[in-house]
Amino acid sequence: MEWSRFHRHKWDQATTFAWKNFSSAPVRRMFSFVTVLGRAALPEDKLKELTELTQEMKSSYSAAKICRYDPTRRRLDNGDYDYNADNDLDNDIGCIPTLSLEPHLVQLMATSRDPEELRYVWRAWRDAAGRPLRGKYTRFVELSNEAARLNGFEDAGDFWRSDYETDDFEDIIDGLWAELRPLYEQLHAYVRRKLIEKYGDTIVPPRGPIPAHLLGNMWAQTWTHILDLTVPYPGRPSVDVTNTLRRQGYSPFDMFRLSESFFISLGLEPMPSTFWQKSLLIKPTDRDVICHASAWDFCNGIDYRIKQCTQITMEDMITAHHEMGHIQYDLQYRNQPFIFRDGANPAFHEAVGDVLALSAATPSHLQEINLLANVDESFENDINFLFSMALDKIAFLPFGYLVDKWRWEVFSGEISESQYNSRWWDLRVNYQGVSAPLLRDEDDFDPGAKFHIPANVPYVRYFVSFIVQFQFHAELCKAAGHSGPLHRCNIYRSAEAGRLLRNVLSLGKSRPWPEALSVLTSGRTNQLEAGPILEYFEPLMSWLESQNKDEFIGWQENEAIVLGVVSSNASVRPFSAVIAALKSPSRRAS
Ligand SMILES: C[C@H](N[C@H](C(=O)O)[C@@H]1CCCN1C(=O)[C@@H](N)CC(=O)O)C(=O)N1CCC[C@H]1C(=O)O
Ligand SMILES: [Zn+2]
Repeated sequence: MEWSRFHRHKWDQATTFAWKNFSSAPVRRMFSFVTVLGRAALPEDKLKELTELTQEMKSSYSAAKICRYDPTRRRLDNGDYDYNADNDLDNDIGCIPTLSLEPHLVQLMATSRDPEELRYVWRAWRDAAGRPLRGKYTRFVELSNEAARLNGFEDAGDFWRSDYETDDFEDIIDGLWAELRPLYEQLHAYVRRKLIEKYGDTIVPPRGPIPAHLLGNMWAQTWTHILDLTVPYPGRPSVDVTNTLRRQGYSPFDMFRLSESFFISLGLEPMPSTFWQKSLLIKPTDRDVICHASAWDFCNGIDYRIKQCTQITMEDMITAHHEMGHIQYDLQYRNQPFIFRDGANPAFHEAVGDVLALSAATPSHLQEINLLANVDESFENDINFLFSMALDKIAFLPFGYLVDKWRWEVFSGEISESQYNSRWWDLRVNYQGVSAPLLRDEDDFDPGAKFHIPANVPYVRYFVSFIVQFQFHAELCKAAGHSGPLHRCNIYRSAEAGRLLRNVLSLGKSRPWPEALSVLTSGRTNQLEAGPILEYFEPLMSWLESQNKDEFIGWQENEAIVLGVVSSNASVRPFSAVIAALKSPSRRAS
């Protein structure tokens, strides 16, 4: 008997979703994951195109290099750097792009205090890394959305958010950001004041967004490298132990051993021997590699590796902890069924290493491992330490939030190709209070100058991690028997903290993450909460509010100071800040 389409459809329905009626919850959970094929759901030719596009974007980003800053180069009549001189690179002798992001541009953005040089590096990197991706990104979005829809999702953003297994995820993170924004604004106002003292108010607007190139980082995502310009009580032992690491002759290998020793002190797993044999911890000189630090699980219970072009800096020591946290999580759930060998949600995976670093970075721990001398727990030292932690953990929050806010809007079609760059800067000004130091237009593609966009790695996981890691820290500190302020807690050598952490991490993705949170908090909560991070920074918040009492808190978009040459073909969006700047007397003739 020829089955009617109707009967065939009903059979397909019944068999395709039969697993939804299985009695075993874990088996139902397994099927719910294994039936999501991801981009493999695409037809062969489109899957090939998408894979090639991703590879092209990652290689382009990782090979991008720029020329050295040349202060003697032709200047404009008002003395400003003539960016258009870059355009005749080919016949501009001596300009061979030799500087790569790691380590050169990371170092320059962290250490240069010349606004001109910073602005040159900031722009040249975006010309080299972001612009070339613009044309590929739209096709990439189309194919990503097609794959998502074949898996039953609205678009790629909907697919990514499904990792959090809740349908009000955007409301949850909006709520968390609303709770944390006041602290961010206090930090922003204080840092802006300090940058005005350093660079003057013709470069840094007292009531406007902070120009992005002055914050010590290529994306202004963390501000730890301008601690020297902003530290509340100067002249005290610096919690940035970079110089001590170098003086004591630390190698990259030593830094990873130091991180491993912290995990072992909690009773967690040492790195397998293959890790030390097969990881790449130093930038090779014979070939281009993707230097952006990463951790890899080769899914055989033996082979786990980190790739990091490690520099001897405190930042890279913290990153080493971050990457090793991924490996530790991989090791903790390696006995789970394959489909459950993942983080309870992506933010948990990002939080593991950072939780240990919260203890490892404390002055008392740094003193215990001889990286810091004569630490006294005075009020001023406390504030200096909390301030340096805020330059990392609080400064990061709006950036961690806006990268996927932009991407979700691109995937959903709210942002069309003609708005890629202006919407990016709208979000950067509105959420981060950071502005482009010079004119941007729709030939630029500034989001593409951040690794995770060409690498197609979701980003909101870091925003959530920076919050949930303080929930972890608070609970592990309780387990370790810590008393006193949360920011002074160090769980080093606590078997109790290690046991609790192991109980959470060994679950992998076998249970919904609220259940993992419930294990962590002994049933006190199963939700993401801003309480612990606000508790940790409470002493700093009060101090900042007293310091900022005469300060303008927040920023007005039209106060932005944007230098720029309105290039002939620029389809510059009527960015009110830009118009204000173009009218301002200091602007030079284009
Ligand atoms: C330096 C860190 N590199 C990522 C990470 O470790 O998360 C790398 C690249 C993208 C994914 N990834 C992995 O290693 C994954 N394979 C890990 C896993 O999923 O197991 C990174 O990008 N960070 C850290 C703080 C904020 C952010 C940034 O630097 O902007
Ligand atoms: Zn990570």
